Amino acid sequence: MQKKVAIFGCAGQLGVELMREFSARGAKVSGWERSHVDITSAPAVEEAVASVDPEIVVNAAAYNMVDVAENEPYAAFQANGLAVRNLALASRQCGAQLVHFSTDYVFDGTSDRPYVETDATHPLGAYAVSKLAGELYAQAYLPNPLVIRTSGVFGPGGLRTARGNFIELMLRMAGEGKTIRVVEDHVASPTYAPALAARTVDMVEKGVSGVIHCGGGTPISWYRYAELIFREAGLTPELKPTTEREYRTPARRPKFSPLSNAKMESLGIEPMPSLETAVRSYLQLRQRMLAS
Ligand SMILES: NC(=O)C1=CN([C@@H]2O[C@H](COP(=O)(O)OP(=O)(O)OC[C@H]3O[C@@H](n4cnc5c(N)ncnc54)[C@H](OP(=O)(O)O)[C@@H]3O)[C@@H](O)[C@H]2O)C=CC1
Ligand SMILES: Cc1cn([C@H]2C[C@H](O)[C@@H](COP(=O)(O)OP(=O)(O)O[C@H]3O[C@@H](C)C(=O)[C@@H](O)[C@H]3O)O2)c(=O)[nH]c1=O
Repeated sequence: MQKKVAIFGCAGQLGVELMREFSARGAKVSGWERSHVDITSAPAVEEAVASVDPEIVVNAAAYNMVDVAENEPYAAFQANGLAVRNLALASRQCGAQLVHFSTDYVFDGTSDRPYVETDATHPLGAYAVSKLAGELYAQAYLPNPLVIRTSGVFGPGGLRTARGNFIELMLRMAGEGKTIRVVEDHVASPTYAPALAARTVDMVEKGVSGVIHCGGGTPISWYRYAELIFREAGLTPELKPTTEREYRTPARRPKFSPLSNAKMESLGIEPMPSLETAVRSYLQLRQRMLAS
């Protein structure tokens, strides 16, 4: 790929993989982390985009604290909603395609099958509303944005981010020797960041636009997922199933939010790896990173 690509949020789990993947495919990549460009600043975004004049603008930045967002909905809306407007307007000025990431949490979880792109959205909390607003802003100002909805992202970059990911959370709790209680009545499709980044670049290369689902492809309850993580990590902490009634959180979350990747696959994009393969690969990379 010969294109110029501008990536915001380049230090996040997905951001680091997108930097690597676009570069590996020959793109001329510029990336900014939050300390360089805060996407809530319209002038900073405009200046950064103009300095590169890219064909592709990628937004990997987000406010991802689902529970904290219930106490600070404005902060979530600024970063996930209004900031996407900044990126869309800057993309429009230079005729770039905007690639933006959204979430399975735009759905309410009442479906009895994995969600497809045409299903009605119904977010259940401040984070989810802010992410849906971001989708709408991208679509409001641009003719052909690519909006990729994903779910439960985990990538080795999570070792170095403030938020981390579910695997790091589980490994840390296991290290503390506590009983770990995880909900068995919430089902999602955890997604491996390197695989998502590769599919994203595939879609950009094919000129795909619109809303596309790219989840991990394996619907699984968080409890079963925790079991899988510990099995693959060779750990045996005390892990007990619980339910949303017992495990109370400030934010409501969808009970069933796996994403169907059928549309993506129908476009000729390679299916996602199995969750087991992805977790194994994550743990191997993690080991190497910790050893280096
Ligand atoms: N993580 C997940 O489970 C899921 C993620 N997604 C979506 O996927 C995308 C990538 O997420 P992921 O890589 O996992 O997230 P991470 O939390 O790993 O990374 C997000 C990055 O965005 C940065 N950031 C936050 N606010 C701003 C801002 N105002 N300006 C610039 N940068 C900012 C963060 O910086 P800092 O660390 O300094 O705050 C961080 O580096 C996001 O759109 C997210 O909503 C969708 C579903 C699930
Ligand atoms: C830490 C923990 C979580 N859980 C539950 C809460 C939740 O339903 C599920 C996952 O926990 P997390 O803290 O990773 O959940 P959460 O922050 O809701 O993860 C979400 O992040 C945002 C950014 C998204 O967009 C979503 O796709 C989703 O992956 O497991 C337990 O039951 N026990 C626990 O000890």
